Amino acid sequence: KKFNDKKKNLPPGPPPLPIIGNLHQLGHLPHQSLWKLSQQYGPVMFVHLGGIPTVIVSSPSAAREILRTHDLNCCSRPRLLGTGRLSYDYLDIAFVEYGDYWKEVRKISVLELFSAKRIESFRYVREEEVDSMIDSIAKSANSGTPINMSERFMALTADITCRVAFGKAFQGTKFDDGRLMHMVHEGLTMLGSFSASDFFPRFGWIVDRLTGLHSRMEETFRNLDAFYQQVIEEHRNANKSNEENEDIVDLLLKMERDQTEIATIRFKEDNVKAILMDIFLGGVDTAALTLDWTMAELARNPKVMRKAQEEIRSCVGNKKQVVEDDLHKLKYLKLVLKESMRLHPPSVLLIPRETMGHFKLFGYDIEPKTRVQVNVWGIGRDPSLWERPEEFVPERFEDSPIDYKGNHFELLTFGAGRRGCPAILMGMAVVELALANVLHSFDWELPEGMKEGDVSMEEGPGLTVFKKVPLTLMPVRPSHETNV
Ligand code: HEM
Repeated sequence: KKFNDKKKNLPPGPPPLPIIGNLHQLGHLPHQSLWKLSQQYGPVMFVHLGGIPTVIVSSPSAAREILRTHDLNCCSRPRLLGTGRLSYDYLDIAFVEYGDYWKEVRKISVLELFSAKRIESFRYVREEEVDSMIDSIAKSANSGTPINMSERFMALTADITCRVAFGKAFQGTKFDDGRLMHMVHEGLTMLGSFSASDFFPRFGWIVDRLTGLHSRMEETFRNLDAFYQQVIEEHRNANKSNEENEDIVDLLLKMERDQTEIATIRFKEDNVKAILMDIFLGGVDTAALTLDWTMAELARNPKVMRKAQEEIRSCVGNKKQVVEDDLHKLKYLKLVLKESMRLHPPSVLLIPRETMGHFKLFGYDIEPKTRVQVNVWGIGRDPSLWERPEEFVPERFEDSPIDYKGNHFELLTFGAGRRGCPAILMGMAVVELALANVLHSFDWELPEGMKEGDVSMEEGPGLTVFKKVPLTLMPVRPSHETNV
């Protein structure tokens, strides 16, 4: 068989079973199982996921080889059942393979959609939405009702993303809160689910039909498609002339109207929808999960929470809200977020990559069309890199140059290299502002009868890793406040 070719020096890995390879060893949280296996087989490990040869990388130096030295060889994406459907047959940015189309849409996205200028132009949206979240939390504080933080953060990032991308909040449309949230969640579960067709290219589709995965995926797709269709039609009918309030749909529709060609592909409605899908699935969940995990860690570590609050309150003083201009002063808050993203990167294995040519990695042969996954979660918890890795200690980043922008392979929350996240600024703008305000306006207590150690940190499965047990906390107006 090709993969057992004796002349090739393949990386070590657990022995595969016939047909399924190592799939039985993945468990329901593959990043955790793979991390355990890599303790035994090393930071460059070869596994067979069904019929797919896959290299799992789990050290900073190996990640640097993949994402920097050999980035050009490793920056394609595999074609998968979920990604194909949700990207309108690869018309998006995140899931399309490497090539001229990806290069062009990526360039446009960096220059137009996620540019510093555009992010700045949506500052008022972030400030308004965070304000309105704080107002609604204040109502719960007054009535003494605990809050489901996981839901609250999802609603916030969904609202902001909708206004930025679609020009309005989705409340009041026929896609109300709950339904939309369910759609995003389903979309990501589908992307994260290991479908048989992806591992058994010839016959797997039969299994997916039998298990119902195929029809679930179709339903998710149809729901999201109907949503984008409605948004697009509303924009066409609105006939806006003023460029000031231009949202992302306006911009994409302009490309369609101008009959823009991207690498010989005429930009059409499906291209618009595919990019909206990326923004939606890429932006809503990741930022919400980062907030959710951070608050959970703070609830378990009240000293850290207090230190962050003291910093914010002393910098911002008696102002009612923290605004974006205040954020650069909040040094400790930034350390808290780094520490949170070390332990809880939402995208635990990055988005799978696929190699395009042969190359050597630490002396091992890596063949073309090999899938590559970087275990960012494992790297963040490696005891040889981090002292007491399971503990939440933001101070470890004090005086450390390590950040998450793709130059430090110990902290790869946003990936790195050509395929790294193009929207780091956009994601962090929301996360920092929301966290600062939530900590500024309220003290946070655990629900009656719960202790710090009772906060569940259990993970749920998917392309992005969410808290299995939603976080519930009690907001309390800080005692120095009189304007309740
Ligand atoms: C805290 C927030 C976020 C985190 C942690 C995050 C993380 C990631 C990660 C890990 C990747 C894959 C990188 C790789 O394969 O090397 C990625 C790619 C991507 N992200 Fe983000 N992201 C965030 C926010 C956003 C937002 C707000 C958007 C859009 C509005 C976005 C759009 C994308 C796109 C389009 C890609 C695909 C890039 C490509 O394949 O060329 N992300 N992100």
